[in-house]
Amino acid sequence: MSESKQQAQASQAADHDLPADLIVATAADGAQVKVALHGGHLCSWRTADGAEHLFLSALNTWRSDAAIRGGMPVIFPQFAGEGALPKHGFARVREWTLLESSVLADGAGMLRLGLSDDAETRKLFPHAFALELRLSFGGRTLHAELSVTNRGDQPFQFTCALHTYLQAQVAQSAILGLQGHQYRDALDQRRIKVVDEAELRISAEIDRVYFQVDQPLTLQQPGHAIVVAQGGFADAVVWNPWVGGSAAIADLPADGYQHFVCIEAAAVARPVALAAGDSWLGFQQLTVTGPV
Ligand SMILES: O=P(O)(O)OC[C@H]1O[C@H](O)[C@H](O)[C@@H](O)[C@@H]1O
Repeated sequence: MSESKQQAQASQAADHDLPADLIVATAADGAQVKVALHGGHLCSWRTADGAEHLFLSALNTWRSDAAIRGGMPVIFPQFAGEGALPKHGFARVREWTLLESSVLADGAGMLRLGLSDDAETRKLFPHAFALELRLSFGGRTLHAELSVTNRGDQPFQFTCALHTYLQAQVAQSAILGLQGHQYRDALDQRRIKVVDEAELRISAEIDRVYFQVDQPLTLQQPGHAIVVAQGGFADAVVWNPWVGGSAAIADLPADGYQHFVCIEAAAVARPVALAAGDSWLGFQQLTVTGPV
């Protein structure tokens, strides 16, 4: 184990560890998000009662060439190693622009962030595109919407995800709602399997793409649950690196795997094809239920 891993006092980044330049937006009821322009990355989501629901690693380097570990990485235009681009594409390491920060008529907070192609992105992905991430939040709900517009004159294809790290006591958590779904198991030669259990409990490394997830999933935890709904994105990815993966990932504390599960809204199995001038939109919505 590296020295920095041994020295990490806690898996979860404390507020005072966060960079000073994060954008903080607050809803009328006190619900709050913190966002980095690096990656257009949601780093923190607190419901109106002050409870944090996203995991953010205490070992983030916050370097401009590194993706932020935790929160909600935006994956575009390639999920994982599904093509020739760097793993998970480039949106998570580019500098996004803040387009709008406001409080809506119903008191919800709202942020819009954008990313467009430039000379660097065109070297990897030779297309004109505009991404917009729209976050709205209030009470116990966060709605994250990703739109992709083809601004060129040729069609292009992409895979993408909102790679959400949900804070969880993994040993005492279960994911409900996957029964009957087919999935592709990245840890077993990408074999296609079918879920037959009503509850998924995580007790080992897991890396699966579940296909055609059109009903909400529920991450059940002691005392509360998070309902994860999605639209536009056809697939949902469940990932937890467990002991071996946490040890191998430099910016994740050794016990990191005990504190989060990624439930990702993703378009992976079938790349999205966008004609010139067209737009695609997908969302993930998180709602906390039960006492926190
Ligand atoms: O370590 P990263 O590049 O952020 O990727 C983290 C993980 O993302 C997704 O969940 C993939 O399905 C995993 O295969 C991958 O390991």
